[in-house]
This record gives sequence, C-alpha cells and structure tokens, in this order.
Amino acid sequence: MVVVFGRRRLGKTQLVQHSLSDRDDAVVYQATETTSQIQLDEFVDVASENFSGITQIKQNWEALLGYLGDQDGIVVLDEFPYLIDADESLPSVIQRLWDQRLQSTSGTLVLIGSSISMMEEATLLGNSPLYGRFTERLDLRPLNFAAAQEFLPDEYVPEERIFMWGIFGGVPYYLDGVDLGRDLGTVLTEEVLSQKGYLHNEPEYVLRTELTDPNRYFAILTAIAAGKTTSNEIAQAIGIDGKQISTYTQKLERLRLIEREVPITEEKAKSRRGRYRILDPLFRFWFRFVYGREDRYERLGENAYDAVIEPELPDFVSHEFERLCQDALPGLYPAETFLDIGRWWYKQHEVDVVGFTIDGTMVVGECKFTNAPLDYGALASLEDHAAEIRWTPDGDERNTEYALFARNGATQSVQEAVSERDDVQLFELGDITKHA
Ligand SMILES: Nc1ncnc2c1ncn2[C@@H]1O[C@H](COP(=O)(O)OP(=O)(O)OP(=O)(O)O)[C@@H](O)[C@H]1O
Repeated sequence: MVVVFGRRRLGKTQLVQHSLSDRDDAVVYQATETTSQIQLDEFVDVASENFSGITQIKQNWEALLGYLGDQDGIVVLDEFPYLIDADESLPSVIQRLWDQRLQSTSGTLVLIGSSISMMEEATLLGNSPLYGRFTERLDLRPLNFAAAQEFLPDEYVPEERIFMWGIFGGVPYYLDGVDLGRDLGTVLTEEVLSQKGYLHNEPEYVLRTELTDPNRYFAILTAIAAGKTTSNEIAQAIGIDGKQISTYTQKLERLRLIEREVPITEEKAKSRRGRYRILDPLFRFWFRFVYGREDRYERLGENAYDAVIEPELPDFVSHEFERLCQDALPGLYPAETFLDIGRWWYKQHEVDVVGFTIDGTMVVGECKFTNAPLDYGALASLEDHAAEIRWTPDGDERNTEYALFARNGATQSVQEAVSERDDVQLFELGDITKHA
C-alpha cells in the first residue's frame, strides 16, 4: 500500500502513470467529484480493460478491491479525497480489507491525493484508519532547479534561467503549460496578467481546493508577499490579534505554502526571530503583483508589464536568486563539507548566504541581482555583518571566506580585491546556475 500526496499540479498523476505505462496488471482510476455509485461504475469500466472478470463482481469497494487484490493487480485510486467525499467510510473499508485480506496478497494499492489536509486525515495521522499501513509514502515536492531546467529552451542564457525560476519555480504544470519560447514580458502578460491567461487564477484555484474559508489566508499571503514577514508585522497588516495569527500560519505551513525561516545560528523551535516566506515563486508573484490589482492591469493593458512589473522584477527575483546561491555553495566550494547553509540576520545586520563547514570555515556571501555591478561597499558591508555572526567551530579558530554573487559583474576595486586576496571570490550567473 502506497500513498502519494502533495499539492496540486506537482505531477503526482503523471509520475504514477509513467511508472505503470508498460503494465497490463494495473488499474488507474482518476476519481471525479460525483456520487459513489457513479464512481464505482467508472472504476469498473476502467478496471475491465485489464481484468474482464470484474464486471461479475458486486459493485462495492470492498468486493471490487478485494477481487483485484486476489488477482495480484495494481490499483491506483487517484484523487482519493473525492472518493472519501462521496463515501466517508472508504478509509475504514480499505483498512479492514487490507488487514484481513490484501496484505497477504501481492496486490498493490496506490492512493493519490492533492488535498494535503484530507490525505493526512485519511491516511497519515495517528487516529486515521489507514495509519501505519503504508509500505511507502511519497511526499512529492516541486522539482529542483536542475530538473526544472529541462523545461526551458536550450538557447536560454543563465540570466533568463534565473528569471524563469524566480517566477515559475519547479512546478511541472507551470513549466510545461506555459509557452516559454517568448520574451518574459510577453509570457507574463499573456499567461499570468491577462484574465484569459493559463495561470491567471492558478494560486486562487489551488488555495480554494484546500481552504474552506480562504479570505484570511489570502490576506496573510498578501502581507507576506508585500514584505511583512514576522508574525507581528503580519498581524498588524491584516488587523488581527498577534496571538491568533499562529493558527493560520501553522495551517499554511502544513499546506507547504509558507515556511518559517530562522537565522542559521538559531534553533527553529526556539528562535523568536522567525520570518515567513511564501514557498512557491508563482504564488509570491501572484500575491505581490496580481491579486487585487486586476482592474489596474485591465486599464494599463499591454503596458502593464513595462509600467508595473518590469521595474520591480529584479528585486522580486533576487529572493529566489539568494536561495540558488545558497544551493550552489557546495558546488562552488568543492573542497569544503558544509554542515549548514542558510541566511543570518540580527538587528540591522543581514547576510544573504552563510555556510558553516566541518573544518571551521564560515563562507559568507552577498548577492546582487540588480543591473549595476557589485561595488566595493557591498564587500565592505559583508565583512562588517559577518563579523557579528556568533559561530565558533569546535576547538578551532574560525576562518572566513567571502563569496560575491553578481548578475552583472563587479566594479574595478572589487575585481582588484578578488585578485589580491585569496579569501574573496566573485561568482557570475553561469557559475551559479551550473551548481544550483
Ligand atoms: N515529469 C513531468 N514532465 C513533464 N511534465 C509534467 C511532469 N509531471 C507533470 N507534468 C505536467 O504537469 C501537469 C500536471 O501533472 P499531474 O496532473 O500529474 O499533477 P498532479 O500532481 O496529479 O496534479 P492535480 O492534483 O492538480 O491533478 C501534467 O498535465 C503535465 O503537463
């Protein structure tokens, strides 16, 4: 028994279908939102392609799944939450069937679902009927940067790759469905800003499938996208009590829509300096630029991208750029073994990239995704901030290395520092995309 879950659009169905494409002992049923009787009819219809005897079996889940298990078949119930919606006893029925009959056959049952909350309730939580029965649980996440690259046209240069990643992230449905062979302004205007666009309502659609009363969650996500990242800032921005906010943020964390980040030197559970960020770049984009602004784009028409989006885009993308630089660190410093990589902040100090290595080296990095070259001030302030980081390696002196990540190179004085000092390195976009 296998459970596959994860947010909508991550490619759960594709993954399972692909892995079973050459099997003639599989039944892949994609449930629809309808009555239990129609679902059973549809299931029998699909199953009869490989198991003709099934039409003779009594039409209830226990009998049908039991029969297929006895034939050692592979049964995939996709959109499992729709089946529970129509018949809430189904998880208990499957539990009984599994315990009494199926677990001793070679039959395989795969349950797939996008509603994280329902999948947890039905299968994963301690009090759910199917708890502890799974041999495998696949918690699908978005693709990483390297895998997402395969969706992009070969002629894309590193800068275009980072822009696309910074906006569309690693969700296959977004990367596959959008025609990326055009300039970024056209892609965003036609696919996201336009009311007819493929992704115009996407985050709203995904959120509404998970949340019954989404308004407050929308307000929280809008606040985070606008740069209100601490609990207090969010509570103030949306006008609710600071103590109430954690109920909502915890739910959003469980749904993998946001993440609470803490300075690399602190423990997540104990830190009081946590900041929230929206995990999916497209959701961040949507809550920053689209939600609640539709009228404005309607008025601006084709000029919307140039007037509103483009000037802010480097700043917007710099957020994901910093994370790519963090991910690239082990590849860029191949001689080091990193214990931890993250960001660090304290009062007015902030360092975009910090890596602690096993032999006492602290790599600190500054990321510049603006058009202007990285200047000496950036290196000097990186040195100032880094001096404030409290980290003492076990028994060793700490050694600091400075990494500069720049979209458009560096000024003369920085280049001189890079060639004269052996503790400063300058990385360009191609270096970063190669190792991220
Ligand atoms: N590995 C992949 N390579 C290329 N395209 C993919 C891949 N996985 C998914 N896709 C694309 O993403 C779309 C959505 O995938 P799929 O329906 O499998 O997602 P899902 O997680 O089951 O989502 P939902 O719960 O919304 O049905 C597919 O139609 C396809 O266009």
